[in-house]
Amino acid sequence: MSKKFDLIAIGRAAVDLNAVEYNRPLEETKTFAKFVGGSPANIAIGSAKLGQKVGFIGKVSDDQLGHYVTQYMSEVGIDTSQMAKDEDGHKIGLTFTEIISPEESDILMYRNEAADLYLSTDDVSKDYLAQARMLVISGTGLAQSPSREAILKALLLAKELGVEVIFELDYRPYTWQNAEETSLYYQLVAQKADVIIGTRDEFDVLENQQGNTDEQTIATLFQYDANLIVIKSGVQGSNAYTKAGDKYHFGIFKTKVLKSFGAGDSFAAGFLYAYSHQLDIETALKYGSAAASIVISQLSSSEAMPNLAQLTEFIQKAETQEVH
Ligand SMILES: Nc1ncnc2c1ncn2[C@@H]1O[C@H](COP(=O)(O)OP(=O)(O)OP(=O)(O)O)[C@@H](O)[C@H]1O
Ligand SMILES: O=C(O)C[C@@H](O)[C@H](O)C(=O)CO
Repeated sequence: MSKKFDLIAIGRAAVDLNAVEYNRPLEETKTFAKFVGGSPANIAIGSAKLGQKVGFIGKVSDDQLGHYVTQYMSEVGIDTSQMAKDEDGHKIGLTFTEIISPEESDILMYRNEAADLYLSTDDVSKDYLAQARMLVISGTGLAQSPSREAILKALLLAKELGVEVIFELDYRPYTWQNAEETSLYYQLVAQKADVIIGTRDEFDVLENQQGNTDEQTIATLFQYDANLIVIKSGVQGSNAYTKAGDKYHFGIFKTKVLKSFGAGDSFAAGFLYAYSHQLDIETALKYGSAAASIVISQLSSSEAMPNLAQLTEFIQKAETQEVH
């Protein structure tokens, strides 16, 4: 039976304020461009623009910025019926981005008491989740209660309903109290997830240990529910490992990089599109890499997400150029 949603993402929907005068420190930036942000929202937007049927569970501020975020996500085709409004005055998260050079970007996140961290178990509907093929969980939502419990409820409901759980590690240091706490909650989710996506550094955070190899990491995680683990490595590309013992690698599509952030969210959207359409894993890595390459060449993360025609045309052109 086909489901209403290919995926439901849960977690933060926020606002990016990206430096317009870039290639300089934030202190010297006078103008910022407003975009929807928040890793789960970016992944949802990227997935919707690729033609996926997308739902979202989140909480935004009850003000113009919360309305802007919800309206934009709805306009790109995301079901926002489960986007709650914070009624206690909590403000939406803000991310200021500093683009010092194409190689060096930094993000300054204002997340104290952010509305998305006040997502509660009351905002998570079993009937809504039952309509999805996949649930995409981003790690940052585990950083603080009641968002933490809301996400754990969604995780357990997804397992009960047979909804595939995608865990995008999305580690952001803000709001977490200490490394041990982070590792504890990341491990709880990773042990029940079907697919885990993260960078090597993020897997180190999950393990609360530096220096483990990918082989050590997957040997531990494949003891649990995961059947696919993707480890991203920036300009070295990405590796995917299956529980069956297969390993896949894909490099990058070279591009004129404007900023490095946004690569992970766009990679996830491209990868999950191919994965959910049963394309082979190497093609999924390729789709993720292509989406990332497109997004890091532009100022925003969300608005730069490609549609399917743009993504496939980009890949075709890149592969044609490589041939000649
Ligand atoms: N400079 C680059 N040029 C082309 N592709 C890139 C570049 N950097 C990253 N990518 C692509 O994006 C993917 C994800 O990037 P990365 O490994 O930096 O993840 P991330 O840290 O989650 O990203 P983000 O910076 O958005 O948090 C890489 O696996 C690669 O395919
Ligand atoms: O995830 C965030 O809250 C920040 C993002 O919106 C921002 O676009 C970014 O850093 C993506 O990697």
